[in-house]
Amino acid sequence: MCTGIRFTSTSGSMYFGRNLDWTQGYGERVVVTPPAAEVPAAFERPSDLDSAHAHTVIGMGIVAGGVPLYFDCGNDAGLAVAGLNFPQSARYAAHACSQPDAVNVAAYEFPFWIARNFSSLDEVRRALSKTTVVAKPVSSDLPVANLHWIVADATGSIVVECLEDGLKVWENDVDVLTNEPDFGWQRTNLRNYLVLTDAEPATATWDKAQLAPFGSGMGMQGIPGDYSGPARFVKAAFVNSHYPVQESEAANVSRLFRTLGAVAVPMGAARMADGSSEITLYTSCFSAETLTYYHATYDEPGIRAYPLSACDVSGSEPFFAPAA
Ligand SMILES: C[C@H](CCC(=O)NCCS(=O)(=O)O)[C@H]1CC[C@H]2[C@@H]3[C@H](O)C[C@@H]4C[C@H](O)CC[C@]4(C)[C@H]3C[C@H](O)[C@]12C
Repeated sequence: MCTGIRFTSTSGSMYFGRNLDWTQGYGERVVVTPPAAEVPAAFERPSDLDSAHAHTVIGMGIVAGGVPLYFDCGNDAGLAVAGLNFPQSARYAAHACSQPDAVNVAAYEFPFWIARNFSSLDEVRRALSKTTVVAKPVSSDLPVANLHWIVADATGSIVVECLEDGLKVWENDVDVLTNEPDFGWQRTNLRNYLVLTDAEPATATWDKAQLAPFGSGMGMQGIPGDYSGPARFVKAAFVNSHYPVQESEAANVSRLFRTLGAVAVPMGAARMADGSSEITLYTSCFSAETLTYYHATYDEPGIRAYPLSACDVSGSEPFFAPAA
């Protein structure tokens, strides 16, 4: 399980974050990739930006053979992206597309490709119309991960899914992504919950009986509380869309962590077929206002800040960011 969300502050700055729910980590850390970094691409892409125009990228990931493998990341233009498990439905192309204007991207490099090359969601939408996501592994040790992605900026978010009938870009008006099934199903399913309300219900009259509410929060009765993809989608969409818009950086970071906390997975509740427990290994938040990546883990829930402004990005290799 994983959940990603996005929202904006009173001044319109974007905050973007995700829970990474899994049984074990991969040694991930906060990785910064400077614009001049020479990162080997999976395919020749004449349209990739040169270092004079590339963005600085910060996010959670590992580095394999000089390639930053981001689980989620943001860039210095305020664009962010996260990959979430989509194991039953993801269908990447088996081979690169050979048409002259095709842009081939390996699944493992998708978040980095987005964050390095684009400044806005509009640019991403345009580029995706000729993009093929290819099932090419980064190495023999790391198999292809079947994912879908949420991409966001100050104007909104989209979901990118590689389905049986090709690459699909969904406009995401609830700014949430979880796991299976596909985004279209999840968005339609929200209509099952349209009677939910954040208001305290009025006392009901049933013939001679007066039924008073036990207290606030009862308007959410019926919202699913399990940890499946559909349940987390509904809960995260409700909380994200009802949370009052906040002004300060601190209040927006709290909003991000509190909202994702509402769908965080504790140990023992969600076991895999092999008996291992899926837990929320980390929660991250990218602030496009201050270009800071925030991060908290299951065992160390205190939030650490990694401001891009504290990093020397003049180098030519990805590096691990120092905490503030
Ligand atoms: C397991 C992670 C997704 C977590 C998630 O969505 N859980 C939901 C579980 S469930 O469906 O609801 O059961 C994904 C997100 C990003 C993935 C990683 C990134 O894609 C980067 C590389 C890519 C390589 O191909 C594989 C290793 C890897 C390091 C990936 C391992 C793993 O698949 C990650 C960490």
